[in-house]
Amino acid sequence: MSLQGSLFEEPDAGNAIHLKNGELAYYPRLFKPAESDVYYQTLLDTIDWKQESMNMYGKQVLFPRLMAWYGDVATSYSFSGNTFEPRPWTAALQEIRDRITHIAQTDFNSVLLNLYRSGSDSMGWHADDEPELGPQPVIASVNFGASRRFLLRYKNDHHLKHEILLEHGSLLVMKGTLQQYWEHQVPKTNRQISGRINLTFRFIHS
Ligand SMILES: O=C(O)CCC(=O)C(=O)O
Ligand SMILES: [Fe+2]
Repeated sequence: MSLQGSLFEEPDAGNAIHLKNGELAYYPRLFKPAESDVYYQTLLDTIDWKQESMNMYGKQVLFPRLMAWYGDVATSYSFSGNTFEPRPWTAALQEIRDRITHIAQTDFNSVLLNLYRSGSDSMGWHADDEPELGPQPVIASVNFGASRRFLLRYKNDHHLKHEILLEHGSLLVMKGTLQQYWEHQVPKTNRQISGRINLTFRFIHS
């Protein structure tokens, strides 16, 4: 074994996860812990976080988390009745994008950021299947801060499930027909945990 191999984790080693009609790859420590701590704090301080609301059965309901949308001009993005105009890339977002572009081997022109302030912030069941993402989108999801459970369920058979613990400094790549056949969520937890930032890099077709 080389010295390099014995002392350091192989940075690009991902775990492929093959589900029925869906593909994922998980890279638990793409970013080193110290580097991840810096990114967490930088994003917390420099991103223009907002609590958006959605229309649910005729009522405006606040999303249970803070959000932000960054990317190239002309990559506006609509979901849950909202249209987001992107803010321009920050230096940190460009650095992170460049690291994962190399791994995912595809280009990204925008990123949706979510800040889960505590265990009571969450994201409900959904698929990232908006038409502007195209038929088999590659979505690269980067995680900093507290670990959170990421649950998947098959759309046509909710007994078919999978779970991944998304850890500080990790990357999860979702691809193939995953968004067509599966939904995912980040459930609330009663554990006393600190904040978590998730970034989903996407390619918006305009
Ligand atoms: O926070 C996460 O891990 C999930 C984020 C997500 O599913 C999304 O932004 O569409
Ligand atoms: Fe999603």
